[in-house]
Amino acid sequence: MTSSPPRTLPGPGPSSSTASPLPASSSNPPAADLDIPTPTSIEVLIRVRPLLTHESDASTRAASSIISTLEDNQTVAINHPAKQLQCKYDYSFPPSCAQSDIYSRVSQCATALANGFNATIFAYGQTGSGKTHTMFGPDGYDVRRTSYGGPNHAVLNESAGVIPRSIVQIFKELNRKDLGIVSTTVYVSFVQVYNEQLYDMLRDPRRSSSLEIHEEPGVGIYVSGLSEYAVRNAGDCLALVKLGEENRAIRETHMNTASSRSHSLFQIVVEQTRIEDGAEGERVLKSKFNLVDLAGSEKWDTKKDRKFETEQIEELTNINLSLYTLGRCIAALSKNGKALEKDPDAILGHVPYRESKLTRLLQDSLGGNSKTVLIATLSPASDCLDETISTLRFADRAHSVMTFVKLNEKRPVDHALVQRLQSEVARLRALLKDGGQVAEATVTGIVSTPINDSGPALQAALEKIIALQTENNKLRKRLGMPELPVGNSLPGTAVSPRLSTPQRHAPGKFAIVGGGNSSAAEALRNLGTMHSPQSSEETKGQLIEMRTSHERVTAIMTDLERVTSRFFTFDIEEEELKDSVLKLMRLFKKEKKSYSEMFQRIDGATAGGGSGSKNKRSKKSNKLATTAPSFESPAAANMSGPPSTFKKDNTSPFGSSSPSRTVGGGTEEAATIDSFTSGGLTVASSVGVAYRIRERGAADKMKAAPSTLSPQRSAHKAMARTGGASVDGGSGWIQTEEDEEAKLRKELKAAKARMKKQTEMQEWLEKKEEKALKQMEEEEEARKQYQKEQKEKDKQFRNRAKKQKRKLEKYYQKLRQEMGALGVEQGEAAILENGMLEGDKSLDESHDQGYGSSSFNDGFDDGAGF
Ligand SMILES: Nc1ncnc2c1ncn2[C@@H]1O[C@H](COP(=O)(O)OP(=O)(O)OP(=O)(O)O)[C@@H](O)[C@H]1O
Repeated sequence: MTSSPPRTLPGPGPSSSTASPLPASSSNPPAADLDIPTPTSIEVLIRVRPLLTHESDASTRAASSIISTLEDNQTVAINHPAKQLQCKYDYSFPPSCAQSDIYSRVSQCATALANGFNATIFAYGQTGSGKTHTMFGPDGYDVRRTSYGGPNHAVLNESAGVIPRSIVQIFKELNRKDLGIVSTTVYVSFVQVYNEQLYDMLRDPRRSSSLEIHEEPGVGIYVSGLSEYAVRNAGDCLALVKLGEENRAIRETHMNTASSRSHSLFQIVVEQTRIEDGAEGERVLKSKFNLVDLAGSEKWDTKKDRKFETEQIEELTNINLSLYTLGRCIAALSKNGKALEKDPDAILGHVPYRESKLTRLLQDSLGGNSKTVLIATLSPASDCLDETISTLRFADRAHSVMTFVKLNEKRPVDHALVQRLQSEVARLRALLKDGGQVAEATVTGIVSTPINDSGPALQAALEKIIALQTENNKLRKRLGMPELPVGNSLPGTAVSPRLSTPQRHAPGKFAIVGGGNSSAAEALRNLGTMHSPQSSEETKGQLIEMRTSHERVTAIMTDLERVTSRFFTFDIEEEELKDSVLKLMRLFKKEKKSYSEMFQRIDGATAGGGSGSKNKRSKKSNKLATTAPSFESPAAANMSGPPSTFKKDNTSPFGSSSPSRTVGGGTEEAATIDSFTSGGLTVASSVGVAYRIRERGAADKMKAAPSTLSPQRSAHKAMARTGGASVDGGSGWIQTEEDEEAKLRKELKAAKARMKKQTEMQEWLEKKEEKALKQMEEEEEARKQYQKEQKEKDKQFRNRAKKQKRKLEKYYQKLRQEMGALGVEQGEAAILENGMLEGDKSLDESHDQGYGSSSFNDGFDDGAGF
């Protein structure tokens, strides 16, 4: 009998090894086809850690090891009296594997980051199963000791986990000379989700001020108020990892002496400019790498764990709830992935990202633009069976989740162009605001327009010109130079302070106030030099047209702002936001087109009369003017803002002077990025690295404004609120005993309500888990029943076959006797008999294979019970 191959858990997506769009580590990504997102499934790796002493210790848990990995390096086998199971993943690592083995399977992410792709690695598993060990290193390991001999010639510490190894590799990649990197900036941030609140791990060790998650078009998900450190080398980066680790919420639990009570996200953002051989112009790449160490799932046995502190219960509930939401998101995404596989136009189901901070934070990594790897960690202990199965199920689902990876290439920011555009927009706004009057005031001296309509401003300007000409003549006379005609200097016209007929003059004879090279000014100059006798009417018409168009654009912008803020206040869902934005962008495009046509018309109107050089200039200007405005958020603009000076605080843990080198180009000594740009606030941190604060757009700043009231104003406000009672030290708060008591009562009430909610939540989760376990047991029962039936059938079949065989043997014997009687040779009879029996045997074997003997194979059905 042959055993059938191990069965993969249901629904694996296409193998990521074949679908991966990521470049090979040694070459640049091809520029073509990278704009198109490539669907790829989350890569799933399983790591089984060794059985720990306290697990096997007879006086404590007396657990035995029930998990092994098979030789194919993919299959994980559970061998427990109550459960026998085999499941297959992208890779499975046995307890004996080294940290370097794990890293070799995920190192492609660091390469991808350096090449402009987003990547995510996250560790998921039961508490104490080895997530932190895998991501950072073993207990007590100091990540700063990751590499010896300088980052370029690094000898890696064998204990180093995925994060420190990635850091060293990223800086190595960014120092490669063949990539054409001319400048690089690397930012890192470290955030933790503790009790459904986000905290900065690098600046807020006491978790005193929670942060908010936001999403902006073109930027994606970000945490506002989070500090982002501009690191120069791997050393800086590792020092920050160490600092963050020290600030993480940790507690001793019965499963782990140093259990992480928060989910942590270490993010590395790389912004780089490349000039590649043979390529035209610069390429600006901006990519991010999320390294996530989740808090571990843990069961709360209400009967046994009575001694839990309130704080601990709150932690546990929040961890379990967020992991539960993560599971739901993965399930929904997995379902969507399967639907997409069947039909690329399938309508996708809702993914509840917004139901927890964790899933919202990981939204990009789970279903967006990111190459994502999941490392599921397992304890081999027999008493962790349920959690192990639950982790395997999660991992299985994750494998069918599709992400869409694409190169994050941005057009380089041309600061000169941006400035020109900005001044042009400002000018245009001013012109549109004042309409026709501004045109008249602005285009002073253009005497070709009918003066009847031009108003007092033009009249005054002409008077001034004549006065100046007279003054000029006086001076010429004194210098003995011939005088110039005053007033009638223009052909065929006697210019008087009161012109009453349209005149034609050479363009450019009079200055445009506030000139410059903006297209608006150009357009207005053109308006002023039109030849038609009706030009004034046309000018007015065009100005009105411009103003209306401007108003329409403003309205579109306002609507965009409104719809975005509604989304952020949870008034509308993502779908509605997308629809509205698309609609508004369509309107904007239309407006932009009519704007551009308008400019062309103005340009065309002057084409016959203006000088050649002037027309050329106009065209160029118009091109600038019709460039669509960038909708980059203020935060994004901040990211790519003009260079600011970096101040280094010399209190680096690595001594006062870090070796310096410009990445991608400079000297050989060490991988240090010493030229970086930071658009935001630049402050020296405790580890000697500068940081900026991620900020939201202007709307948020406005919201924050009241809190920046001066103490006097706050006090004044408080006085007003209390009808003139005394105010504590000008801080704006009145300290009375009643207030204090009321406050405490309120807090107590809130705490009670929270506690009640958590207990309910916990009970609900437990019930859910019980249900899932029951369902699993039923499935298992059904599977056993099925196997029993199959065995029974098998037995019956064999009995029938045996009977048949016996009958046949009798028949052959009889046949042989008859043949002997007929004189047929013995040999021929044997051949005939063997042939017939051979056919019989193969029938037997095919039957054996059909009912396979592996008792694990049908361990899971379609996983619907989870
Ligand atoms: N592969 C491994 N080899 C040896 N020891 C390991 C391994 N993985 C984990 N351990 C040990 O197991 C214990 C728990 O590991 P770790 O703290 O990484 O678990 P965790 O999954 O992060 O737990 P929690 O979710 O509670 O934070 C630690 O003492 C760690 O050193």
